[in-house]
Amino acid sequence: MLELDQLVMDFSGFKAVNGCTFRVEEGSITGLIGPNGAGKTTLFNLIAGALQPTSGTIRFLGEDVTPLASHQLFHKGLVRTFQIPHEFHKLTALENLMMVPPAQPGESLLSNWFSWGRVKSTEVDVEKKAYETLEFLELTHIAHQRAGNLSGGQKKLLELGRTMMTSAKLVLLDEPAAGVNRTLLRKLESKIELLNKERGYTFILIEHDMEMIEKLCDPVVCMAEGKVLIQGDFQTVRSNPQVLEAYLGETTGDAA
Ligand SMILES: Nc1ncnc2c1ncn2[C@@H]1O[C@H](COP(=O)(O)OP(=O)(O)OP(=O)(O)O)[C@@H](O)[C@H]1O
Repeated sequence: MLELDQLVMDFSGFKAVNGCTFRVEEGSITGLIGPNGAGKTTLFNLIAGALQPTSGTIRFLGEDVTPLASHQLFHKGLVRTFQIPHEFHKLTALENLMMVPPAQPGESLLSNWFSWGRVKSTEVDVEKKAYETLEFLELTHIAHQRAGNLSGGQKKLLELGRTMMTSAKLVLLDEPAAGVNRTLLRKLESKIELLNKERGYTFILIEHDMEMIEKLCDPVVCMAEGKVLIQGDFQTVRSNPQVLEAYLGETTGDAA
């Protein structure tokens, strides 16, 4: 589904990503791990079109998408979850979901004027989809609560819900476990798994929580110093001496 070939991101002489090559198979949940500063977020920025690589290519569903920007990739089904924008905190959970769908007829004043009926029916469809999404995430009870008042875990679930409002095929999740309590973490994991198994979403997730990586991800790609150190199943990666060395090079050593 996604092929990265010799990707390099050079920040004024410092290569944060330094020749990354790997493939993501359709239907997989690929875990991206590595010590702090390994280049994971930069690589996500490259895949999502937020940064242009210095060199190398990115192919998505067979197409060279290297020069494309985030919004173009979004329309092709490559979606990155972001924190709920600050200005959306005053909107309810339901409204946050309803704001997502791209290219609604209602977006243009002119098309509004000429096709009022179509706009109305689209709004009804979007609301229905938003309610279904809340139900899937077991968040129906907070539909009318302001997003800013939700817990960390509920916000993460809602962010996942925002991707479900699009025609996402490949979803990039940046540290979904961060700041989420254990109970909601299990729920978040089970929803990611369901979206993958039953709805066919492919995921790449950056995560420092090794329990989540072990539970969800196959394969696991470990990066260090801008390069792919090794990829394979969790046990293979975890027991690789180079991986242990890379993590022990930082203070926490939390790979093991
Ligand atoms: N815009 C930038 N300009 C210069 N250096 C940058 C820039 N963005 C990132 N870097 C550097 O690139 C390296 C990789 O950073 P990146 O955020 O990709 O790592 P990471 O693996 O996501 O780390 P973490 O797990 O701590 O989030 C770091 O040394 C960082 O300081």
